Amino acid sequence: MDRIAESELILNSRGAIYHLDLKPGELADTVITVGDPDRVANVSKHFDKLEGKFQHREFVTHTGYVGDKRISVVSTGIGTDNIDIVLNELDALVNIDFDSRTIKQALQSLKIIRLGTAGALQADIPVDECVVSAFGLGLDNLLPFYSLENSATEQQVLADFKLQVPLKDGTANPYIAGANTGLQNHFKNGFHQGITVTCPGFYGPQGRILRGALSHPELIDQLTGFQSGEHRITNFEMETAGIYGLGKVLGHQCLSISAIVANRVSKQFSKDGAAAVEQLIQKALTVIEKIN
Ligand SMILES: O=P(O)(O)O[C@H]1O[C@H](CO)[C@@H](O)[C@H]1O
Ligand SMILES: O=c1cc[nH]c(=O)[nH]1
Repeated sequence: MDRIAESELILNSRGAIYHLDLKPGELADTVITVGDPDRVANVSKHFDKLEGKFQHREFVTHTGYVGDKRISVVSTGIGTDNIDIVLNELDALVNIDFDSRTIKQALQSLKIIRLGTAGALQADIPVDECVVSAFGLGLDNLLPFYSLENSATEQQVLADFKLQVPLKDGTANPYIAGANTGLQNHFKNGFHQGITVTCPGFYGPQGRILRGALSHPELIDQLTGFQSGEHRITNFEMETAGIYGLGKVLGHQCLSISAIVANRVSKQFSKDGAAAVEQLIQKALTVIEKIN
């Protein structure tokens, strides 16, 4: 078995992984990811028992129990560059032996559920409601660095996207990955479902104009009008495709759920985004507690 060098698997002085500052026993098999470090406590305040709190940079982790279900909630910060760090380090925590620095014989598949915020791209998805991402379609550049295989459906949606949303050369190399359908099936009631586009920015890459002129001003209209069979684009944000793609590469079960705080068609923003996120947290924890 090949030993992974100190420069690749980086452990700190307490034997914890470099960015997350977690040791293997400190992570649960069910992981909730949130973008905002302050949102970690908003999730763990619902825990019946808190086992441990950890923090390094923007990566805050609380591990504890809801009923009998052991859960870790981890903040990722914003963007898929951070998702590269978080997904690889979560995977290392369960699938690499830190003492021998070798990959374990029996690999573990984590359940990773993102509870985030997003902007809706359809008029019939109002602010304060929730969207489950059936697919993550990435306009960021993370997954082209990995070997990701696509199903026939994923290939079709991606091919349709490239035809219907032609991006300028050098803008993006779009990729796609689907949700874990086992997890998705638990979140059908009361949740919109659709394709989530993951962008490498909040302003220009999401068609927002403040002062900087955009190279692709028709982006929002093209995303809203996109159709591939029964699939349409419901929303965009900044992490989902990275989580789905890297989750697939590493063999984890991933789902992304977003509270809609902006609607880019009706041009509304939630009057109380914190309340919408709190509702999502409560709804999701009730379901997650019962997932085997
Ligand atoms: O609220 P979170 O989970 O951070 O998610 C969304 O909000 C951030 C942008 O404001 C991006 O991270 C985007 O994906
Ligand atoms: O419009 C939005 C709202 C939340 N998060 C995003 O990335 N975009």
